[in-house]
Amino acid sequence: MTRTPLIAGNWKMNLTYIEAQALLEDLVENLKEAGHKADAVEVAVLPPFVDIRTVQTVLDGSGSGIAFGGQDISEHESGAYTGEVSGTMLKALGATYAAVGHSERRQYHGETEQVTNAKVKAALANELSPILCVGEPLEERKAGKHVEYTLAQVEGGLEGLSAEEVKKVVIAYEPVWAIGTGEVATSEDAQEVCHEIRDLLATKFGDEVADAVRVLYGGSVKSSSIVDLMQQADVDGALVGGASLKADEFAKIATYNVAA
Ligand SMILES: O=C(CO)COP(=O)(O)O
Repeated sequence: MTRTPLIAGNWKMNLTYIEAQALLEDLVENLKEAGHKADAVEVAVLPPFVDIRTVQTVLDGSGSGIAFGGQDISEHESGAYTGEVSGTMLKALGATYAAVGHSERRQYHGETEQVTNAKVKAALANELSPILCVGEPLEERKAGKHVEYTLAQVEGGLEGLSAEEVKKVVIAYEPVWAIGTGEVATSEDAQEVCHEIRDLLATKFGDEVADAVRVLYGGSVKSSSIVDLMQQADVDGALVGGASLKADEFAKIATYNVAA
């Protein structure tokens, strides 16, 4: 089984819909110029909710093959949940993905393992692929507990899912100490944990599932670090924050496989 690499840009709380349109038009152009082949490397963007309609309009008929998704999703289907956005709403816009359990959601919005698990299920119920984000804070890494900590988050996030459902999940390993700090984990650090994640998937859900699931690395990814990361056997792509806000840099990252 060969997994199609995924390079996803998490815009976080950046870009008005007007800025989003300009960035995306530039990105489509930059990817074309850089020789991006959508069937070789999948590209996706995760805009703020209010930008998604604009993103859909720009991408529709662009022939770019760029997918998009939410940075979050409500665990609920509909009703009196002020401020929330449902899977049905995302799906209706043509979204493919929903990020779930990003460390910023866990840290600043108190999202527990249970909530994360419910959101994974809400995404799947709406035929969206959850991008389940996991990864340890600095203290856990210093204590040598990074694998244990991260695998517990993977287990918690996938609790109660069938093997068929797990195949649709993307897992993003994002060590908290490497997010927005300029501190990229070494490719070996990324490989170590991504490999352990795949091993866990094999043990719990079987080899076929472990072979199918894409495991991404995230944390200060740049065009200068992507090639090494992608050479690792268990790293199937990247979840890119800051560098996804620059069309030329993000296009370079997404075309890491195209000879210069
Ligand atoms: O959190 C991230 C992506 O979800 C990573 O962000 P940076 O690439 O800015 O470190």
